[in-house]
Amino acid sequence: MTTGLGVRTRGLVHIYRAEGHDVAALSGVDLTVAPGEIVGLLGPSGAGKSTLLTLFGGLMRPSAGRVTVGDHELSTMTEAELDRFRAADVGLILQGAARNLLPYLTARQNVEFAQRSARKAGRSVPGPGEVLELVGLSDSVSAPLDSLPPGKLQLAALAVALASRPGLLLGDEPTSQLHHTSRDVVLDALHRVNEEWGTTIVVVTHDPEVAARLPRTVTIRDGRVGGEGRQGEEYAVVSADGSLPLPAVVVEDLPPGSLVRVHRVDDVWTIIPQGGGQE
Ligand SMILES: Nc1ncnc2c1ncn2[C@@H]1O[C@H](COP(=O)(O)OP(=O)(O)OP(=O)(O)O)[C@@H](O)[C@H]1O
Repeated sequence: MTTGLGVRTRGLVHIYRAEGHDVAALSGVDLTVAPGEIVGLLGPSGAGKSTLLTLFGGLMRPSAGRVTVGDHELSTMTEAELDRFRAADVGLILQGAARNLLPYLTARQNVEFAQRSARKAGRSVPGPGEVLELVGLSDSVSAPLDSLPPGKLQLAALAVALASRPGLLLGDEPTSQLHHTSRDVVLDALHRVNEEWGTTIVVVTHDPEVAARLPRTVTIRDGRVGGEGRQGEEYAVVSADGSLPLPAVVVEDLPPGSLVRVHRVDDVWTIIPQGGGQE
């Protein structure tokens, strides 16, 4: 069984240097994903989810802060080390199945092609048949890709991302554009990969039904961790600097600059707006 790779970020900042202006996509993300976890990244459009995923995959370097995957501190690795990391340790599913696949090859040939860089990096890879069976695509290994329905194409994209048997699998909305039945088949496959190979999985999703099937969700808001969900329960997360991002619904009642008292009775902490509560 592959040992899943844990992910840890501290003070992660990413600024895109666009012409004429800079965009701060991430402004201090502190996040830990344990080896073998499945985590969903949620949050509004533009919050920084794809940027975070791209940094986890070693496809960009952060502007500041640290990101560690397993024993690899990505921000200080050389280009050659990053190449080997991307070839063997991490699998990435880009949004839209077609972007992950060579259309003139079969599913099996796509997996074989994807294994070439891991082999070059000196890593042993699983048989393509094993990968395709794990994702549930055994019946379509030799079919032309253009004959496959969208759900199976997405499974082929998943198989390609898993071709090197990576310790970390990253998916940018791997179930979007699928109807419910195919979406559930892809989700089942992700859970199977996690159970059988121990792969750590981080997926971006906008779909509340997908989020409900994930044991842990992390909401990214304005380039930071804005909250976490565990088994359907929502939590605010204390930042490394001691600040606590309040859920959006609370901010409607307590706009920026509001004064609150933080009050403790036994193990219950209460936030009391200025002038409210009992003295
Ligand atoms: N290549 C880029 N150049 C400049 N700005 C960028 C670039 N990519 C993303 N951004 C900006 O960075 C911020 C975060 O973008 P990102 O794509 O990470 O958010 P997201 O949460 O994944 O959004 P979505 O859910 O819409 O995919 C946004 O303001 C976006 O416009």
